[in-house]
Amino acid sequence: MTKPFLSVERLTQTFPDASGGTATVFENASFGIDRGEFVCILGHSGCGKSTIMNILAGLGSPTSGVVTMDGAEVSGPSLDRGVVFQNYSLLPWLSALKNVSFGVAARQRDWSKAQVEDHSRKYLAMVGLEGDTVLRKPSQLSGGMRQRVSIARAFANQPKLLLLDEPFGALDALTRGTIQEELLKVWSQTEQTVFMITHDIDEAILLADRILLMTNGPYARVAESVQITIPRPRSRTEIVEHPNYYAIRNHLVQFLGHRSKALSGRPSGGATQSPETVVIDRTKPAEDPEPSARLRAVND
Ligand SMILES: Nc1ncnc2c1ncn2[C@@H]1O[C@H](COP(=O)(O)OP(=O)(O)OP(=O)(O)O)[C@@H](O)[C@H]1O
Repeated sequence: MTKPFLSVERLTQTFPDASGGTATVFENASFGIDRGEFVCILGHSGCGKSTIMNILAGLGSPTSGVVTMDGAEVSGPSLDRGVVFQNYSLLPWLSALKNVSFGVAARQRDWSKAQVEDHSRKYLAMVGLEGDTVLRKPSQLSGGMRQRVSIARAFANQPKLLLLDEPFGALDALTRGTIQEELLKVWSQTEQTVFMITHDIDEAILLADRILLMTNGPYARVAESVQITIPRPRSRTEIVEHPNYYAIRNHLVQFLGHRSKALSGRPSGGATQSPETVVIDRTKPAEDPEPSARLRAVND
């Protein structure tokens, strides 16, 4: 079987605990992400989402297990993997434009200055930042604008994998909604592979092709991979009208409310922990009886 673009194989993370023993955050976690997919991960606080993201970014090493991207093992930070954090992490002494072009110039060494600037301005414009606004420094921008710059910077670098760690966590609901749609617009124009942590169920349904659901720790598992069977392009106002929307939403709420706890706390016993695929589709007629059963009925 061919490996997916990003392959997480038997990832285990333990940390020393307060009583001198070890705490197992997750054990033998395995999942894959295809090229161009947008995957969100949902789970309660402390289950290990950021730990997984740090490992994917190459900022942390697992206790055991392997991550490969495009066939090569991930073993340290790289420009091939871009990260957007909740707190923007812009360079305060540079303008919005320079914050973007800095990384572009580092990645595209044979481009002229004008090419780098045009490319950077194009990505800033995709998130609604144009004209003189891009010449302002982060301190002269609102929180929403700063996060727009972070998103433009991440996409402009065209990494092979984009990691988003609760990028909208610090924003008010209205700004958050607008930037979610901008993010979708940029993503649809770039076919970027995205892995995103969020605590917001509606945000995950709006953005993702698939949602990975984690059980609570210790011994957390990526228990389910829920396909978002709602066609794109999606918008916040129209998506709620789709017949699958509340069916998927209820499934996620039930998982986070009950099963995330019921399934937690069990050592893997050495088994690979792969998520079960869940497909919820209310647009299809109720399942046909098995063809042989139908034939039998006709022949009787
Ligand atoms: N360096 C560390 N040393 C010891 N324990 C750690 C370390 N980093 C994380 N942990 C523990 O590992 C577990 C998972 O942490 P992690 O930050 O990955 O969770 P999370 O799902 O991202 O939580 P949140 O949603 O609150 O950000 C937690 O119990 C945390 O206390």
